[in-house]
Amino acid sequence: MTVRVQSFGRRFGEKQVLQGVDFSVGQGEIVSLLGTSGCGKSTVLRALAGLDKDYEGSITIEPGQRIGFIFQEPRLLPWKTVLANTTFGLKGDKQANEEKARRYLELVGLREAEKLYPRELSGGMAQRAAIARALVTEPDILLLDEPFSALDAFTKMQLQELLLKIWEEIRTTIVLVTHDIDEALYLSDRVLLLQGRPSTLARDLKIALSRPRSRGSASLGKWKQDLLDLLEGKDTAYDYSLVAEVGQKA
Ligand SMILES: Nc1ncnc2c1ncn2[C@@H]1O[C@H](COP(=O)(O)OP(=O)(O)OP(=O)(O)O)[C@@H](O)[C@H]1O
Repeated sequence: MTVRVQSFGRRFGEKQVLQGVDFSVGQGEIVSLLGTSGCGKSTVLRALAGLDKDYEGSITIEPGQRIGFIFQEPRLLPWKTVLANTTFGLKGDKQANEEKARRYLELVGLREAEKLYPRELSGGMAQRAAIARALVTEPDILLLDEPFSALDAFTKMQLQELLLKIWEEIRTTIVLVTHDIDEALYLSDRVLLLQGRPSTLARDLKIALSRPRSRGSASLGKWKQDLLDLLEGKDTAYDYSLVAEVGQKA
């Protein structure tokens, strides 16, 4: 296991936001943390990134794993070009860094835009640049906090495809925070649903579907209904074995 989270909890003042959360993420897996606003998804991600240490329980990350973080907004430096934003923070030889940055700009479809400044980019392009900036550090684990939620529906789908393309190529481990059920189901190997007050892990759902997936597949629709039922407080005791079987053929 690359990441192991045990008995994880987090309290802010009097408010216990998360409690008793246990999960693991395997090497190269895509795992989504799904839940309604305020359930604590970002809190878990921040702790995984090492940005927050004041949690209960334990987080174990395999030694030597490099972590990359992608936020909801691109957070580019406005006075630097796309290329300079991508190499920003890299140490060592400038030319070698730029060559490396260009490889990742190519991967995210921004090779032609390297001389542009953030104000000259569309929202989707800016987020692509943020993805390149994270990838250039060659992370083993990529943490994404609602990375596509500020984008229009079409751009969002394009970037979801891009994320899968990147994953196919570099097989990095991905933990994605989202409140979008369709996004979680379409992208993930597993969907972890956080729910309750305090939030606990209400589901660890394995999405046994090969890729490329069909966004409209019947299996995804059934899982979506199950997750919606759970979010609405109806536990339907779903027959997962049946869905997995149907899923393989979808
Ligand atoms: N630094 C903080 N101080 C106090 N309360 C906090 C802090 N960080 C988070 N919280 C609270 O913890 C809860 C969970 O926050 P978090 O941002 O993790 O939720 P989320 O599921 O990511 O929500 P969203 O989808 O809206 O981003 C919220 O009630 C929030 O107000």
